[in-house]
Amino acid sequence: MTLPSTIASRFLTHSNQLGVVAVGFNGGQCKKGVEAAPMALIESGLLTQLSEDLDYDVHHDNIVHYYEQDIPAEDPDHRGMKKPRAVSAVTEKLSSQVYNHAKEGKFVLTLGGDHSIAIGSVSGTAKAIRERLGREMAVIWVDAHADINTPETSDSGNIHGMPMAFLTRLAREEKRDIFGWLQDEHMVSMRKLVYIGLRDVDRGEKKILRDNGIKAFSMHDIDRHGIGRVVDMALAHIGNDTPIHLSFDVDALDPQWAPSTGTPVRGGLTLREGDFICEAVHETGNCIAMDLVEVNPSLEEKGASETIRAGCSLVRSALGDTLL
Ligand SMILES: NC(=[NH2+])NCCC[C@H](N)C(=O)O
Ligand SMILES: [Mn+2]
Ligand SMILES: [Mn+2]
Repeated sequence: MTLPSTIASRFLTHSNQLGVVAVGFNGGQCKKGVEAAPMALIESGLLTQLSEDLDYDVHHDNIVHYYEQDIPAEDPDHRGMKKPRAVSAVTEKLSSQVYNHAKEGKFVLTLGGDHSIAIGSVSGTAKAIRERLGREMAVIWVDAHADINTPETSDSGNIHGMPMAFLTRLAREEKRDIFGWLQDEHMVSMRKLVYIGLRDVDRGEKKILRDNGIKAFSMHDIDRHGIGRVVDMALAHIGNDTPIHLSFDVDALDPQWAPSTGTPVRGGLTLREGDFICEAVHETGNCIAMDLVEVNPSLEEKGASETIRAGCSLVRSALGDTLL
């Protein structure tokens, strides 16, 4: 007997099994400090809250991975990309760590690190979900930025502005040590990608979004329709029965709530709106993974504890914490 899809979807993960990967990587951009975020989040009690308050069985190796031994000494720019071999090596390792958790049916929480690490986390879950469920996964990317520059459209050369291009094959590179390890099984369909919170999208990225018909809800859409309807429309786009990887860049929040981040942009989400997105994605029963990235405790030091608290709140909301 096959279960009705609404019930079956509750079993996309083994409900309370949580794999956590902490990635102290900063090489996708130029500001130091973002590597300290996983430790700061964990020290503020995040994992204890998840196990004690939300009853998760937390599987964590108690290591913040810096992957020092994998980062090559020689790493000249390639196609304008900065530190391409370092980002490639780190995300390749991360991809298999995330895959190993996800293939066992655990929900996978990846704590970054800058947003380039999503090349590892998303590729890992995409592959596991294909193998385990025979399904294509959707990505909900909550961010001020689209992070879909190709090496050629990027002005900065920072790879944290490019992960979605490599994850959709808009950008590809044959060299094995520069993302050549990415296979078809790691890819995400552009039809299954939805953005929420955009407000600082580069010219080349706007063209990419338009030309490929990628679904995106900007802050303008949120002002017009309200966060409730925007999240409904985003979920309707990816469909009822689709596993979801939620990639949350803390800079989606307004700097008022999350000042300590490398590329802050005014006019963002309130913390309550951010939490709402996470709660609503959790309520689908289809969420199989979350990334929390770009918390940088060494920027705007007075705001660091607030940014860390906001990050913890987003994660708790995505993992089923409720107001009542
Ligand atoms: N993950 C982020 N905070 N990305 C910011 C990207 C900024 C800009 N679009 C770039 O390509 O460099
Ligand atoms: Mn961003
Ligand atoms: Mn981002």
